[in-house]
Amino acid sequence: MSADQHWADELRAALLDLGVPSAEAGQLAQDSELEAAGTGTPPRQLYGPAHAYARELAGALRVEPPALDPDDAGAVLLEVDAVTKTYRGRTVLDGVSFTARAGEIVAVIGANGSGKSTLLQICAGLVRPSSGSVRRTARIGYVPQANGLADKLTAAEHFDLIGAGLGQPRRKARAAGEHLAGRLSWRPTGELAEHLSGGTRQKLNVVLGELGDPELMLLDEPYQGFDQTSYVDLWRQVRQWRAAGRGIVLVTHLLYELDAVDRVVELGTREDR
Ligand SMILES: Nc1ncnc2c1ncn2[C@@H]1O[C@H](COP(=O)(O)OP(=O)(O)OP(=O)(O)O)[C@@H](O)[C@H]1O
Repeated sequence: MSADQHWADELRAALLDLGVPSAEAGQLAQDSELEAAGTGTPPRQLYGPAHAYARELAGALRVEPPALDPDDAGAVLLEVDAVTKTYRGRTVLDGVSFTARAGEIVAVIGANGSGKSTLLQICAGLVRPSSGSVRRTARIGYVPQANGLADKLTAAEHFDLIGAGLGQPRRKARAAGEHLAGRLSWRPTGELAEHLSGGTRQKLNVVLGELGDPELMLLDEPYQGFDQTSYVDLWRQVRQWRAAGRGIVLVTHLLYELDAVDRVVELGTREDR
């Protein structure tokens, strides 16, 4: 196989990883190879590494999903009703109610210490509310703000572990994990989690949250440590989840993101209250 053909194959594979449909990926790879041949310049020299060029193409191709029709509300995946949480006599959450439906992004905002993480843990069933109730779909993916990883395991071993918990064969869990990582422009290597950068650890957390094909994603400030490109990738991913009918509840500090969400839950309490 010639070097140019090899580059075109790499481009096609990278486009597939990024979620470009097969026929389109094949056509793009072929067109790029022909275009480069037309200029007499090897494609690697003309376009750069196939993986990087694939990201550029995929970004340019991406069609925004249509806005949600308010009359076409999806099924309720999460119903939080009058939830309170008290720690040692101190009220952290005071009667929080909201719903998250299929095809909807809900942002949870509030000052530091207002109880955003606590609320998300309650939504995930990890913390019990002091009063009130939570009803949720069984298929959830929870992405914690930090930690949640085993430092001495590689990304692939995390896929095995979470996959085993979901009843997935090892090969399937690894393939799914690698595919989902590719959507965040990350190619897992054999490094231990403790040696990954903060942003890459967060990507691993997001991938693990998505591994069981959840109906509802709960994300606690999922982009901490992300660079600009990773941040854009994640939001693209969130919009795709919504377009695919998933519900998303996302804790955020970044108010300019609120234009991109369907519902906002603002928590009022402050650390100094
Ligand atoms: N397990 C716990 N025991 C006692 N207090 C707790 C516990 N978990 C959280 N808190 C307290 O509850 C309050 C809310 O914490 P939480 O982490 O939910 O806030 P947050 O809005 O997510 O904060 P940040 O924006 O800083 O991430 C804080 O004052 C915190 O100290």
